[in-house]
Amino acid sequence: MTKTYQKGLAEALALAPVVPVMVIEKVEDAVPLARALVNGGLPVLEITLRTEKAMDCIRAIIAEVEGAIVGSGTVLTPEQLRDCDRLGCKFAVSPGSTGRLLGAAEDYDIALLPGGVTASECMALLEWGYAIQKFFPAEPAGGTAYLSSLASPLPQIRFCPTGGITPEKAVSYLKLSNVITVGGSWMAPKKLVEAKDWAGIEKLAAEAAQLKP
Ligand SMILES: O=C[C@H](O)COP(=O)(O)O
Ligand SMILES: CC(=O)C(=O)O
Repeated sequence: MTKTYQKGLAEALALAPVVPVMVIEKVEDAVPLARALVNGGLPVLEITLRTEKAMDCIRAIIAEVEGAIVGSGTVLTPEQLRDCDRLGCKFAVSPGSTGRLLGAAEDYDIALLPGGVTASECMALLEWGYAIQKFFPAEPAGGTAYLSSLASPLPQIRFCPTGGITPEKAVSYLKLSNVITVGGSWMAPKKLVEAKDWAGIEKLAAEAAQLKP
């Protein structure tokens, strides 16, 4: 069977200007946090695998949060990709890309969003079949000036920049022809999560959902 690369990913990422990138420590926080983000207007969620309980958090959100389009983040290995596919994630994000990860992705249906920064990395990903790529770490790597320069020779690639993006900077990224959406964690700050201030997070999410180029 021929593989369809990044099935449904463009449509999902186009649903909102921002994808919240989350590092969730406690499973009990996963569902209320995700609900606050979805209710605020950010339905596409990236839960990173940087915590011990990340998989449990993803499972709970998929089961309980209506309207959430759940993806995993910080997917570094073929085994993690397999587990996210089995769990029912709609997509999996990697900060970069390796031959092992891309090779493994050939066997799974889950839409992979791999990271590319240099022209060579981005071209290599295109050769593999990935026209939508993560741009990480966006701000330290060169920000909007760098990303807009890639659009001239590589207009067929669309990016989800992530890393150091604020609401103000997000607007500048969204203006670029090669940006489909931006990733960020500012709408779910650690302090508000620790305080279980879901209303506060919903408000920040609602502001983020209104961002326009
Ligand atoms: O490593 C990426 C972060 O999880 C998302 O970036 P940020 O916290 O700079 O918004
Ligand atoms: C940076 C990012 O998006 C990731 O860890 O997957």
